[in-house]
Amino acid sequence: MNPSPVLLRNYIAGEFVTTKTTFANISPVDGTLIGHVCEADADLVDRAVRAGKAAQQGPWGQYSAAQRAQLLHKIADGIERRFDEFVAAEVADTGRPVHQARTLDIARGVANFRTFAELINQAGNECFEMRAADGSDVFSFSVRKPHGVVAIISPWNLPMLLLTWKVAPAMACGNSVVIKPSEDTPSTATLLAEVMHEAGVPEGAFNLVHGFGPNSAGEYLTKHPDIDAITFTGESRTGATIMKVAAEGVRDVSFELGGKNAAVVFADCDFDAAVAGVIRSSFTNSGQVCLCSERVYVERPIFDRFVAALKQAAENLKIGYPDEDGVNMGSLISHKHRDKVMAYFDLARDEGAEVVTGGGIPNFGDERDRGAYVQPTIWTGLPDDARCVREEIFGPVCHIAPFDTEEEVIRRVNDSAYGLATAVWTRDLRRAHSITRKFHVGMVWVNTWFLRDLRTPFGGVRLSGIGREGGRHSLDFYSEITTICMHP
Ligand SMILES: NC(=O)c1ccc[n+]([C@@H]2O[C@H](COP(=O)([O-])OP(=O)(O)OC[C@H]3O[C@@H](n4cnc5c(N)ncnc54)[C@H](O)[C@@H]3O)[C@@H](O)[C@H]2O)c1
Ligand SMILES: O=C/C=C/C=C(\O)C(=O)O
Repeated sequence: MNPSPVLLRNYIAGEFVTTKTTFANISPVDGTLIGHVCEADADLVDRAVRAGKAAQQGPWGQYSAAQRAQLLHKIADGIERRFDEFVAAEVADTGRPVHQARTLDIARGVANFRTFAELINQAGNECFEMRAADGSDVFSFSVRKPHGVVAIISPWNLPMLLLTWKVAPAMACGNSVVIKPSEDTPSTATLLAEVMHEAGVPEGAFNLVHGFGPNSAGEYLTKHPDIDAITFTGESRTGATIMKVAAEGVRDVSFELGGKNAAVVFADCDFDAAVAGVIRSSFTNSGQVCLCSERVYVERPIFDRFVAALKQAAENLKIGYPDEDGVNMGSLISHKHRDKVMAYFDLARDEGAEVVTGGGIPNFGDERDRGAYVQPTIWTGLPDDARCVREEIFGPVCHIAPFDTEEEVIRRVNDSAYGLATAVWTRDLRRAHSITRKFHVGMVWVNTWFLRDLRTPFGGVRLSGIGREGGRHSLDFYSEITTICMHP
């Protein structure tokens, strides 16, 4: 049972703003009311964007890169000071294990701010020298400037991680931001606004509006003519909708979208490590990670043994309350999302899948039966053109199939409308070098998964996204660059 319901407010021009229209925030663990959220209407979104624009002409627009770096570290300090509150808020909204919220979600929130504080402080700009036709030595150099006001729209699956992955570099580059978190996970974004306020972020530099997508705050924000760039993380079809809106005014976009990622397990792999790795890559966060492996291909000589081991490991996963000792998996984000996942469980049977394990809803015999839990599920026996092998499900489920040759598995992995991430399990270094570049994806892990160096480019191809963020790639997206040519 959650403590007394809280009211989550918007944050605009340095002030917390309530609204008459609110929506409920419901716990996915037991269906109880967590609180109410103030929904921003078009006028309030307009106020937020105007506050961001005004901030560019105010003190925030005068901050040096070093001052912005210092402020980002102060924000990271503020999150660390309230770390347990952020963990509790993320867990309340999502039902995830406390351990995950501590070691992944909130920890990455701090790391994102610290990473981009360092990067903006160290980032140099290009400078070239040439001899002009008149014999003069000419210098051409570039300078970075902010776009202005950046709209940041984030999803519910890793709320704090993904929101701060965008807020940190956007502010590091001097932009004002207007953030619109998912309606399913409003709590840590609101806490972040409190930390921004406590850190003394100049008014209008950071603004928060709560609401939904279509005909609500998300759409009002992306359609606003004073939004200079849009960074969005979410479903591919939402990205396509936002892209059409961004075309008005030719605004820059950075999209991190859906995936139908593959894990490829060769017979020469470290078997136990590969089993543990595929359990992680298929069931972390109840499979609600864009990088999760919903397709698993195993070299035929070890296929039967691997299926048996993966089945056993999946059935050993502890599903339960977020704060239970040793819990590995929590609930899905909502009943609505669980209905979507369960519809795929039914579809898989219709498409002829063999259910190796799972495929249903766990029966706890307590209030968790009012939550949004599903069983970790493994299928086999489906053809590559089955919808369950081609469409993103975004739940704790994978389909496992045998393969015989490298050429075959590369072709099958690439036979997808998506292209986000692949995980490869092999001890053969030659093979690792030769095949990894042949996958048409943004990210390949070898003998690991979701291990992140925040300086590297991150993003997807095809329906999985547009652009790369991470390291200087984020600085490039969140900056406008002017090249200046100096003739003596
Ligand atoms: N590639 C990545 O890095 C990455 C990371 C996380 C999640 N995702 C993807 O996100 C999806 C799950 O997240 P979700 O269900 O929140 O996605 P979603 O697209 O339903 O919503 C994402 C955000 O967009 C907003 N939104 C929805 N419609 C909008 C519109 N028309 N205009 C403006 N805003 C709108 C929502 O309110 C929410 O804040 C999955 O497909 C997953 O693969 C991708
Ligand atoms: O659900 C998708 C996870 C995306 C992760 C990142 O964007 C990251 O690790 O920076």
